[in-house]
Amino acid sequence: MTDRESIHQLQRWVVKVGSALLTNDGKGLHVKAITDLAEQIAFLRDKGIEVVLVSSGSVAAGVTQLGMRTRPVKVNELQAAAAVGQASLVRQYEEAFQPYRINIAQVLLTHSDIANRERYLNARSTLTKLLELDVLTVVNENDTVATDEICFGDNDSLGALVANLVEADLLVILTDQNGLYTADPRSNPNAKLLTSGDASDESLMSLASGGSKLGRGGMVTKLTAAQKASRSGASTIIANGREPQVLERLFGGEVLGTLLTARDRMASRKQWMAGQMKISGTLMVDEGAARVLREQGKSLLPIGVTAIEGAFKRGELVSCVDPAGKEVARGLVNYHAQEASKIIGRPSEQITALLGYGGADEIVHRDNMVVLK
Ligand SMILES: Nc1ncnc2c1ncn2[C@@H]1O[C@H](COP(=O)(O)OP(=O)(O)O)[C@@H](O)[C@H]1O
Ligand SMILES: N[C@@H](CCC(=O)OP(=O)(O)O)C(=O)O
Repeated sequence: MTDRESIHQLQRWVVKVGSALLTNDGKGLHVKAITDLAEQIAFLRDKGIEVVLVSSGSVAAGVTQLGMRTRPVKVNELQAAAAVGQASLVRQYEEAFQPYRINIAQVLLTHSDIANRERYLNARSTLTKLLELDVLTVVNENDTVATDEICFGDNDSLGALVANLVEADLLVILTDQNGLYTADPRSNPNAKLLTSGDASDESLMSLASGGSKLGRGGMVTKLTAAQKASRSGASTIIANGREPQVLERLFGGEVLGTLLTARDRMASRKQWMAGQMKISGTLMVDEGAARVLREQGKSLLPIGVTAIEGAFKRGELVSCVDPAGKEVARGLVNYHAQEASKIIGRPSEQITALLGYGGADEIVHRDNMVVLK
């Protein structure tokens, strides 16, 4: 369960900013909104939080630059506006992050990229590498090739997909409202803000309706995004990006916006792990280890591992296989393959002496492991 006080413990955040926030009422990009966002993201990174930014705004920026009076309706005009606007959007981010010496990267994705296994793995590997390199990635829909999404104006689900891809702990959706209300506050002044809910609660959908003219997903797509994000264990916060220092204050545990909790974070994460396509290596385990994993749900200690295969890195997904060749479990490994080869078959007390530095007692901790039946 995620509560407000434990938000600061969530290590990897995907922050999604919508068009409604990034534009000056349709008159181009809202530069101040972008510089404020940069300052807050720099703050989070200083606190050790890893951030991936999903930013809309290309159409809204392009519409103004091309002198169009309203958001076009024709798909190719929207695409042209997006192509023009994306360049200035990224330029603005580059300028805004420059004072903090934060390198930024642009990644343009479509939903079908993620549906294709090879592209999914490529996208995941690139995004993970960029995180390792301490680069701030700015993701948007690849509007030149995607058509459904641009018509619908829904970057919320892209935010959820990215949260799934990078296995984020938290998805923060910043918009122009304080969060999810009991009804659309634009048309219903008596609507009340909900501060928390369950990400998979279907009944919330009846409160939501479509959005503004510039960004058009509205609350429906935000709630669907929260549901999707919860599948890989990420909770979602929908909050007002115009609220000063909103990200810093959320980090500090302040009750702002609507927190939609992934019901059982651990269970969702494990389910997600079981369905992952990329296994980076194999740990051969002995009978005894296979038994305690299967029957007692214990962590895997190096002493129970007889051999390893693959050049896996720390944090990657490995498969644990019993002497009969049957897969027992999958989990995130605590050691690089080279390190693992030195400690397998040995008691955990010897790890420091064997490696020359200390590390976890477990080679795969049970919290990061799913046992396969
Ligand atoms: N129950 C609700 N609570 C809050 N906002 C709602 C609700 N139902 C619909 N909305 C609308 O959703 C809009 C935000 O969605 P959208 O315009 O797509 O923003 P963004 O561009 O940030 O994704 C709000 O401005 C509001 O009019
Ligand atoms: N990808 C396009 C459209 C996405 C969009 O409008 O999404 P959103 O405002 O987040 O609901 C853009 O950047 O303008």
